Amino acid sequence: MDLFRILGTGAKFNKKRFNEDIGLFEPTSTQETKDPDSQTNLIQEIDFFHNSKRATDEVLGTKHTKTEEQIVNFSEDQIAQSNSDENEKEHKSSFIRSNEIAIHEDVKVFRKRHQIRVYGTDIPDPLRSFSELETKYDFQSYIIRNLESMAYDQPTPIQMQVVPTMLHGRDIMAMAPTGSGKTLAYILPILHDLKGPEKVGYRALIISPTRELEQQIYRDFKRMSVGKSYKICTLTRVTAATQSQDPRLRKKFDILISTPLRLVRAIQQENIDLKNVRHLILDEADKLLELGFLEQTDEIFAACANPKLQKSLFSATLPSGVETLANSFMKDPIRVVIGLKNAATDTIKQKLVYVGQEEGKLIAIRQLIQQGGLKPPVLIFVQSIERAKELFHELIYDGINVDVIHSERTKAQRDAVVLSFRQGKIWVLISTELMARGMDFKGVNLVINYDFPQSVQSYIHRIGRTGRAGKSGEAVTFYTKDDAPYLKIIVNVMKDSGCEVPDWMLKLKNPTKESKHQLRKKPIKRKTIDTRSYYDIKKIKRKREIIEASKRRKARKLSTSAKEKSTMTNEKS
Ligand SMILES: Nc1ncnc2c1ncn2[C@@H]1O[C@H](COP(=O)(O)OP(=O)(O)OP(=O)(O)O)[C@@H](O)[C@H]1O
Repeated sequence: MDLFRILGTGAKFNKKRFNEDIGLFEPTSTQETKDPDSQTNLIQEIDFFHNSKRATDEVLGTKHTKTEEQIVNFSEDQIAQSNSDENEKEHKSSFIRSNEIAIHEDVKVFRKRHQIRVYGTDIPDPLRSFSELETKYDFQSYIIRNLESMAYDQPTPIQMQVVPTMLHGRDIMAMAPTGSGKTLAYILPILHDLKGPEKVGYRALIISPTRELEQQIYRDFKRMSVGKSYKICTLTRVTAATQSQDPRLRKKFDILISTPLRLVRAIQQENIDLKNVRHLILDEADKLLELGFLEQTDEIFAACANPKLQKSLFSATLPSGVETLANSFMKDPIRVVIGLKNAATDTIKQKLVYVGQEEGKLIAIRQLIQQGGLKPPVLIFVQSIERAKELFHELIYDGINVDVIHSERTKAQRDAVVLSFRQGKIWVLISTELMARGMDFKGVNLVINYDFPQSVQSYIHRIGRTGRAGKSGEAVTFYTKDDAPYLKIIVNVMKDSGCEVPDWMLKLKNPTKESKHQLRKKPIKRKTIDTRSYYDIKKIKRKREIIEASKRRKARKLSTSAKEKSTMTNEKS
């Protein structure tokens, strides 16, 4: 599959026209239909899945998501009351009809109560409780035991709709807020479908944009598969060498979790066989379908050659361009949206703090410390590795129990930092975008956007490290004069998730598409994070320059004398 070609097609998508329609559609689609004609037209027009007839039926309630067991529970006695065959037939079908309608209404009410919106054809009914996994889907007892041991009483809304959809073998695009249990939503149907270990090679493949998230997903799979000896691995744990040495070894694994780059390398070196993969999951799908990753994702798709491949996309954010792209390589997908699209979780108290100039940020953090507002664990996001290091050096001198994580640290260091933060040994963790997506740290109280995020998606994912699994949390975003033109991006998210926003902020202008694009490509240039005086910094800089110049002089001298020596030797000979 050539995702670049598809992306090119996506670029022609008439967003201007569609955006307006999508805007109209999104907020009203959870409501019951008032004007069937206009809604039919609208649905046909936006037709994400090119099947407007059936999608329309679904929303209008004229077609039912039926399964056999739903429609047969009428009483035979009631039907037998009819004397003639004709009457009986008529009676039976009208009873089935009314029963179907009642069930369908019930499903609609249930979805509405849990803010589940679905789009597509023949959508399976949602799961109402974990006990249905046993009674309706015949799940093996080890999975039920593991759910109990994790103390998961009820499925979350995304799990309610995704689990049955995947169990029915359907491709899926799932959007649900950060911390709402998307990982378990795909782990459950995969484990059930695989039935048990088999020595035929990988049958499920999960792609994650970062190594840290890959390790976390691995851990979640391990937890849910206790009692079954599945071979689950990440490419870090199973080296490419092990894979290539013995073809029999390749066959022993069932589930693979990997980052794109590592996997593509293994595919290119023919160390890995993905022909048996039945389940392909893109976790943080919008990231994996961005330009930086797209080429690799494309190559992975090409390597998963099983005709029965089921594709599933998960994220808290899926911009419409990405949806269009995804839609072109999925087969009759079902789209599930929980709550508002591209919104933040309502359990997070969001705040914007004006700090004037760059220097104001450190002052604000120190004030927070003094006022006892820095309740650990705290995550602080900055826009670059350089700035992560700088802030770390500042905060460590304040005597804070702080550490830093970014891609320049070694794998061992990164693993150690993540573990220490999980265990509460580190109170404040400074990070680049590396920790922004997917990481599930229990009980993060506060997220600080030290540097303004470069996109709305980045904002939603960063702050989503707090307020997870129904817990409350706080997110503070610092902004300077330079960030002000982009403020409305965040104001919109705050408003949509029910946070208080002052009137003047609501009246701000939205940044243009072009300026948002620029910001996404390149962060705002910022002054070094440093509290030393201008004079001190200049002195240090001068000293550094003198040392560098002296080094250069020495190097020059050495090379000249070496040259002279060699000329002399040549002359002698
Ligand atoms: N049914 C459930 N009941 C209670 N807790 C749950 C349930 N399902 C998942 N969780 C917990 O919710 C937390 C968040 O889950 P998860 O990491 O899957 O969120 P997510 O939706 O993938 O978030 P993100 O978008 O940030 O990746 C985890 O700690 C997980 O253990």
